[in-house]
Amino acid sequence: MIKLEGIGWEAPGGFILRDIHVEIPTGIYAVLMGATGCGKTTLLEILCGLRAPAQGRVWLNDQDVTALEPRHRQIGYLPQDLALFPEMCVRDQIGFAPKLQRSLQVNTMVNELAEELGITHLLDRLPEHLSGGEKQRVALARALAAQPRVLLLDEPLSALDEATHAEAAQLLRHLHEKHALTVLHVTHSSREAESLAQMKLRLHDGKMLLE
Ligand SMILES: Nc1ncnc2c1ncn2[C@@H]1O[C@H](COP(=O)(O)OP(=O)(O)OP(=O)(O)O)[C@@H](O)[C@H]1O
Repeated sequence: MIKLEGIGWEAPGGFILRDIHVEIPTGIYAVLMGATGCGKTTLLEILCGLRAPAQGRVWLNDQDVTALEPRHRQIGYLPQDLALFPEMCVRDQIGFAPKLQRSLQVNTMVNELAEELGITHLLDRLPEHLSGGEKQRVALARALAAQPRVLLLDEPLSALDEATHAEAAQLLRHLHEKHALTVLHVTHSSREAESLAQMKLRLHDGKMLLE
């Protein structure tokens, strides 16, 4: 479950989010839409703890995580730019979180996720020369390796051509089910929302609306 309770936030330039309330039940794939600059990324960053709200509480699976550091929130986050580590091969990117968590099965986990996402052949490559779709799969595998309960996706399919887009949407559906994730996916595409959303949300004028 993802719950935002009375979230407020103000940017130095005057942009304001006021009294945002939303609850996404456990296991639901929610899609968030809204005009450019309306605060979608800001909300994702508040959820994962990269920004602190000025007011309100953040709840994940019945736990108030407002004061918890990002690494303790069990959230997988795919930022718009994917934020892959430039100097690290794909194998180490995926193994990064399991190593931090001192998992005894880092190699098994990396190999299983790489197979699931179809990137086994990329494990020894650096991210620099990967295609957009390949980078996206690596970032997804890295996020899933932390065994998150919640997955936050910021325009994850926007750089893909039509055929790859359909395939990647299918992969997201599969991962959502297989890993029993609660997902919040930001997009500008209403077609994408139609094909993936079990719950549709819209941020408009600093308010969250259920569609
Ligand atoms: N650190 C900051 N300082 C000043 N303004 C900021 C800061 N961070 C975000 N903003 C402003 O807050 C507003 C919301 O930004 P945000 O990135 O959340 O929008 P968005 O809905 O994700 O946009 P897009 O769809 O274009 O990705 C924007 O007007 C942005 O310029």
